[in-house]
Amino acid sequence: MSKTIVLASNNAGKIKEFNALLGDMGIDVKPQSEFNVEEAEETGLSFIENAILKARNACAHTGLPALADDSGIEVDYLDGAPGIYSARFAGDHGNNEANNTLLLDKLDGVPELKRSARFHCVLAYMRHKEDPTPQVFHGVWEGRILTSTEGQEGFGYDPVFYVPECACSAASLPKEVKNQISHRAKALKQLLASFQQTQQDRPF
Ligand SMILES: O=P(O)(O)OP(=O)(O)OP(=O)(O)OC[C@H]1O[C@@H](n2cnc3c(O)ncnc32)[C@H](O)[C@@H]1O
Ligand SMILES: [Mg+2]
Repeated sequence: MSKTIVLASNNAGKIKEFNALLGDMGIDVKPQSEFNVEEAEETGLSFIENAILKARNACAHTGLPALADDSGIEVDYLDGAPGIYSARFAGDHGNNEANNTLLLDKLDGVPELKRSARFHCVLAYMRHKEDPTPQVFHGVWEGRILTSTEGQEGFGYDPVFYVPECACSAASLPKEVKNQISHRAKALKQLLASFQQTQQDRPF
């Protein structure tokens, strides 16, 4: 019998990646839109707090275990901005084009060595709304901000994020490659290892 988990996200790009990453794991992951879950208010001051708020909200609305992803990009030249405000950097929530344009503008003329940046992905898994021990996993993907957009794949800040290990932008990578090396892939690998360990520790 496969386990059903609610995915506490409304971001289509993330949902696609989760489906690809969890496809053959025997876990049935359903987006919260299938349960008409209202979006949680992201009032936390850290990725961890926001991920827990989203997971708890989905558990409360569905009575099912939930997995949430709070993620974003940290740019050193901007003292860590946009960070937890990545989705609303340019004002409107989720306006990727405006966010990328603003980021490129803010780094206009900044030399390559000072353009270091990283994606963070924090996952929170909660068994139920009162779960006192949410499981939290954190993946990081290092790179730098390009001087113009490149590539058509992915979502969000992928077109402005240069991946040194592949010598191209994240949006130039085939999705199979991004899903091996991204911040989200790294956090999910930790989660799957932890699920497997729990299964071994508590087989019944
Ligand atoms: O809260 P949910 O419903 O999951 O959806 P969201 O888009 O609001 O998600 P976040 O609050 O976690 O904000 C994350 C922001 O960081 C960006 N981001 C996260 N992961 C990314 C990735 O793999 N590639 C590009 N941008 C990413 C994304 O586009 C958002 O603007
Ligand atoms: Mg959000």
